[in-house]
Amino acid sequence: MGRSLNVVNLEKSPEKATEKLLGITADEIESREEAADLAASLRKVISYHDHRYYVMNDPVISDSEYDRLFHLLEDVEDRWPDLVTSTSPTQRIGEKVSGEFPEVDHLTPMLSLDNSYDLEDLEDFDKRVRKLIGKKKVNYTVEPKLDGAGISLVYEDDKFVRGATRGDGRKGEDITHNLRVLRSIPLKINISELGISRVEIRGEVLIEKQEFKQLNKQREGRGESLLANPRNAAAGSLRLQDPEEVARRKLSAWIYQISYAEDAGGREVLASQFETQEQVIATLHKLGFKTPSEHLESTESAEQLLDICKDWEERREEFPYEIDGVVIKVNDLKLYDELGLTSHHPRWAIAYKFRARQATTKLMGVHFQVGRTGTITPVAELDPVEVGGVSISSATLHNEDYINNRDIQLNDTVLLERAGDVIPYIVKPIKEHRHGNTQKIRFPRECPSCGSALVRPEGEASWRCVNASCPAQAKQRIKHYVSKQAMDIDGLGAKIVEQFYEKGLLQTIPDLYDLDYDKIRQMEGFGEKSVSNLKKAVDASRGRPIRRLIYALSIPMVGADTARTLAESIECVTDLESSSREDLMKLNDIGSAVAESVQHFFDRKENIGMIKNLEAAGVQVCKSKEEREKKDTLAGLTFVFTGALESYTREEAKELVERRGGRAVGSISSKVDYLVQGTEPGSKLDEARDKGIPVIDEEKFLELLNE
Ligand SMILES: NC(=O)c1ccc[n+]([C@@H]2O[C@H](COP(=O)([O-])OP(=O)(O)OC[C@H]3O[C@@H](n4cnc5c(N)ncnc54)[C@H](O)[C@@H]3O)[C@@H](O)[C@H]2O)c1
Ligand SMILES: [Zn+2]
Repeated sequence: MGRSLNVVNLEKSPEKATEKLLGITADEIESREEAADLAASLRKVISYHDHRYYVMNDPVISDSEYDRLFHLLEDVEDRWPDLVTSTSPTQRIGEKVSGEFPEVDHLTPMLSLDNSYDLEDLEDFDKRVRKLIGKKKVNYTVEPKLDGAGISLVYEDDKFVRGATRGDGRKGEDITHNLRVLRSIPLKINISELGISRVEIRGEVLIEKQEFKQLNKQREGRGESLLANPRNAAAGSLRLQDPEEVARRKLSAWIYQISYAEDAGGREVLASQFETQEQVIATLHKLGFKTPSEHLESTESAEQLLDICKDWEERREEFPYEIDGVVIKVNDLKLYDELGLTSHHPRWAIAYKFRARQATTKLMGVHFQVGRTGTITPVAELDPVEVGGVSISSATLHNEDYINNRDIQLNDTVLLERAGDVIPYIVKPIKEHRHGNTQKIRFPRECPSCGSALVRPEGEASWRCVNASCPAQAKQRIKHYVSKQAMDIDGLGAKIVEQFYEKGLLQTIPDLYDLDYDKIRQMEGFGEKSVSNLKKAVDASRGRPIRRLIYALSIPMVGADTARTLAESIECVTDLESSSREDLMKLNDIGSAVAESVQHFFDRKENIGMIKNLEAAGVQVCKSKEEREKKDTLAGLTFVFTGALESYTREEAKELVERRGGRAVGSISSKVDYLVQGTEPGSKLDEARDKGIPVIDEEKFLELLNE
């Protein structure tokens, strides 16, 4: 391979060694000697990263980079099998028991999964399986790969007696006390009915996305540090020493495997009680566990396997929890023994991993953005890097504490994450990469737009510009007011708002209803058509439901959900002027901070003046008759969406459905009442038609919703 690894001192700088190793491929190796050298280096470096990841909970490379190193070692060991050592990471589980909890032996080894980022490898997997068992066709199940922390549960005589982490695969940590507080883990299951008196069950503890958002919102409100991502938060929470705190973390357990079962006489009965993985999942579901049953599919065709994997990767955001891939398992349990295990993973399963959502890159600079309520947000300027197929050049740094707590500095190499609909953010700096050229980030004390002194209210994480006529804030408020989720004025993008603002056409929100269209007509880029469309869009916004108006007003701490709650409690927006703090706090999910913020907003003359001006311009500030009457319009109905709608993202549409008493699910089953055809019709359309499920378009959906 023409370059020696010896120059890199592994002990001194595992990061440098990592960088170097990441640039190597197995076919560059020319001799056995080189291979031995490379394998030894890889083992050391992988052990180092295992320690950072499993023990310190503080990885310094992204998962896909780790997997590249791991696969390189596998490749080398494949070509030179005599180089394999029993302590090689390919021969064991990298996680170790920490000593903070008592150790317990698993009833059967709890291993990892073979994995690949390459769909073609699935075809090889299928070929391998068929060859090993000498069959033409094999049936496989396809399950979501839940991105949480693995757990093992033991039930004896129907009672939950022990819960453990995976540990090193043989021994785990006894975390029974922490698992007992999870509502999704039944303390009693009726399994003796199946002739089973002792059973070991496997699954994953995670925090669902919605819960995770809520949890961080609460933590932010209490001034606590934010949890970086659901996976780390779940793994960390399981290891807390205080079960009450564990209970507050909103963890849930999802179960996907029975690994061992015996009858009253101590005889192993798993394979005689269950034929297939599908049956296992169905039984677990019936026993009261949360299972991925809603997303379980099965197929014999390798081609279809690939299709499902591709489809799920595209629809990754629809799952209520984070998934980092798809797990493919042989469906017939009788084949498990025949296929067997390596010391690292079973041969009857493989994980297809989705494209990475993390990457490392360089922090080139930081600028400070003024939000619509005056909040100052530091924004990282990055050396552009591709994450999950999108090039990212900026990311949020949240606030000053976020930067200081993580000690993020200019010129740092940083770990970046972009997960679905979340704004890309910096997870942390990789301090091991610092070479004395980094610089502390200086947080401004004056507003970058208007220059007035910033304040940081007690108990808040952010600095604010409190100048009521700060131009940056005014522009942001207008942009928010016209946005889709708010008053939805089409044709007024961020750039145009800026342009109108600079030209003096649009300084405040009520100006929207008094635009000088003659002037606009003469501006570059505007024609008769666009002006008339703009007029129409402005007109249409006058009749929006008041919850959207409340949201559109940019009241600090009032998001779309809170706006809806507020709207439900009043007739006219101006009623909020006289709502007392106590009144407000009686409402769902409204705490003292939000109540105070609402009061503060309605105490200010200029805000009341603005609402009066809007009313005078014909904007509906009181509920219409229809708005008053509509409630659970979708009660009992279940929807599937294919792609986003014109006016809502898929997330928003689902939320709407749930608020109207309906349900939105990710895949088609007999329970589904309507398929809503969005922007990506895809294969679901045919599936729905096959099953006789009505397909409706957006207009019809909105009608049902009674928007
Ligand atoms: N960034 C780093 O430095 C670093 C270091 C070590 C490990 N890692 C990451 O961790 C991975 C290794 O961890 P791992 O051994 O847990 O492997 P893994 O996370 O790739 O997959 C195995 C695990 O998936 C879980 N799982 C989820 N859904 C499942 C389902 N439906 N059926 C069966 N199992 C399911 C199980 O807990 C199983 O043990 C690496 O591939 C890498 O991505 C990263
Ligand atoms: Zn300002």
